[in-house]
Amino acid sequence: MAKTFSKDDVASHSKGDSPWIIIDEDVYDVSKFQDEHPGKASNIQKMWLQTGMFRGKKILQRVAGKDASKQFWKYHNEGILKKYKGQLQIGSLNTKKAAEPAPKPAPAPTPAPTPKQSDSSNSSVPPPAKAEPQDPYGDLVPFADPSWYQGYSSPYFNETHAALRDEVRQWVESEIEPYVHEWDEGKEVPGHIYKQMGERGYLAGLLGGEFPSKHTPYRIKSVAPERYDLFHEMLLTDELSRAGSGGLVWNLVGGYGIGCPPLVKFGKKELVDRILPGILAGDKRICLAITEPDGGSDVASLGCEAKLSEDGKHYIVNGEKKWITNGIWADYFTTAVRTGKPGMNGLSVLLIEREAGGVSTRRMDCQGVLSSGTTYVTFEDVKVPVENLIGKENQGFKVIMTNFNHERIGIVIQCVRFSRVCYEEAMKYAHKRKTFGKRLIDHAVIRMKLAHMARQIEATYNWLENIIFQCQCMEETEAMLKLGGAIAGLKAQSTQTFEFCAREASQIFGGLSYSRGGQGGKIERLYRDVRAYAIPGGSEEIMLDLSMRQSLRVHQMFGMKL
Ligand code: HEM
Repeated sequence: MAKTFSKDDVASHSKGDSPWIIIDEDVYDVSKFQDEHPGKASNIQKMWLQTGMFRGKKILQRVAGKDASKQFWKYHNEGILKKYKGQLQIGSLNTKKAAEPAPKPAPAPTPAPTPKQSDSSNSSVPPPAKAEPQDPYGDLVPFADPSWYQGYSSPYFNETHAALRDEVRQWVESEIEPYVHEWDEGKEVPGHIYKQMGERGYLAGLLGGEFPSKHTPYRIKSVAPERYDLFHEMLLTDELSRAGSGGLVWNLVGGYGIGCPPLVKFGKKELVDRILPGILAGDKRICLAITEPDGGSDVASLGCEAKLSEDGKHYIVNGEKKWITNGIWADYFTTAVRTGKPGMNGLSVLLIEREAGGVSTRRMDCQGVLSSGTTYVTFEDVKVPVENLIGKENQGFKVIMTNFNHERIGIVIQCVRFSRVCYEEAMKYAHKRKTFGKRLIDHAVIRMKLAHMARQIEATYNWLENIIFQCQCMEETEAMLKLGGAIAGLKAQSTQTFEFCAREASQIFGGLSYSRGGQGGKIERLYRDVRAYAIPGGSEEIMLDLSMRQSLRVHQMFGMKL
């Protein structure tokens, strides 16, 4: 049983080497911690410490023996307690009420429609008005989570989605979020986190189709493979993004989420059987290598060359790739190469294995997504077996294009959640920070900012849900054609929403979001990540133009009347 203390017990630790403090009726022994307070200080904090204006130890000693909840919440957010609780909490006050019992399990809801990808009839879909709501979940700050988290009905989500949401959230809140700042600064995420992505079945669940049970023994705890759908996949990325770091998400799913699907969909069986199990287990890493130093969104102009050897057994690859996510850690590179004439009909996709030799990688210094390992890759006379051709020779453009919808939807999911993180952090801060005698939330100008954030978040998210539902109801090629325009438009919508929310949250946080780490740390980091979403995967300009061109082309086939 956890230890309990009276207020007098705590008061007897008001001085000297063993200060105790109370935060929210829990008792913390900060004796050992006081010398290192404020924890691992950021560079700015270190400078501050050197000036002597911030005395972390003295601050703690001033509140030793007392209830310091008010002061604590003024300067920290929840992440700090999550990180240090295990290490510093020694018990609770004897007056603290026992925690509320865990909410009862959700009543069996009406199963949400989960049409198979091949089933385009969806005649069994019940009208949305009849869908049962799930039990409310999370902090219930309006618009800080999707509405189905907050007691509203949805036709898309059932109890398996609710269970997965909780499974991922608990993992992220306990093992990821408290450390994300350190990882971002260190430009790396510890290998055991990626390994857990494999063991928890999350890598397998992020392929954009059926759960690949055949190639992995790992299963997602809260949802059986046969019930797994695209909304589960969406949830995985969404909940990972709550950590508020593009670098983290790209480290864990950036290279894999775009590099692996072409292998699975278009790779030869022997190749897939040989390498997919290691990738899904989190032992081997794969990335997508398309962009080149002078060729981004203009895929048809790529120049990295692959020449067939005289005996016809290998391609010899020479060329360079730039801004390749996860490249420095990758064992496999799903690479766009030129095997034929100029233009889109001379492109192929090869699976290049690092151990073939001739592959060198160097980390690039970028503005944001710091822990994602953005890389410059050079291929020099790399010998690639012809068996590693993904799709058909000179038909790589189709492989690349098929991949784009999945990639862009992933970007959208992240942008919407990052926007929510900006909004949620700003909303919480606005309730505690006072200026001119009022809390920020009591100023109309601040409410206006939050309202503009919320309306854009909800509009974007609801479009996203609809697109995911459409993807579930269509074959992949049909989706590529019919939804390509809408997905391009949605990508631009989501990155602009993200940019807007990062900016407005930063205005609300003021100086705290200008320095790294601390209370405004998530906003500062996300602000730096914005361009990593607005530019790759198709820049906003290209996306908006494509949304019109593609949609018009498709609707012409539908018989559009102008
Ligand atoms: C369990 C107790 C505490 C822990 C684990 C803790 C931890 C930390 C950490 C890690 C930081 C670095 C900044 C950040 O990442 O947010 C920090 C900053 C700070 N802490 Fe604490 N702290 C505790 C209690 C307190 C208390 C009781 C006070 C005030 C009476 C206080 C005042 C501050 C101040 C003023 C800063 C600098 C805030 C800033 O950079 O804007 N801390 N603390």
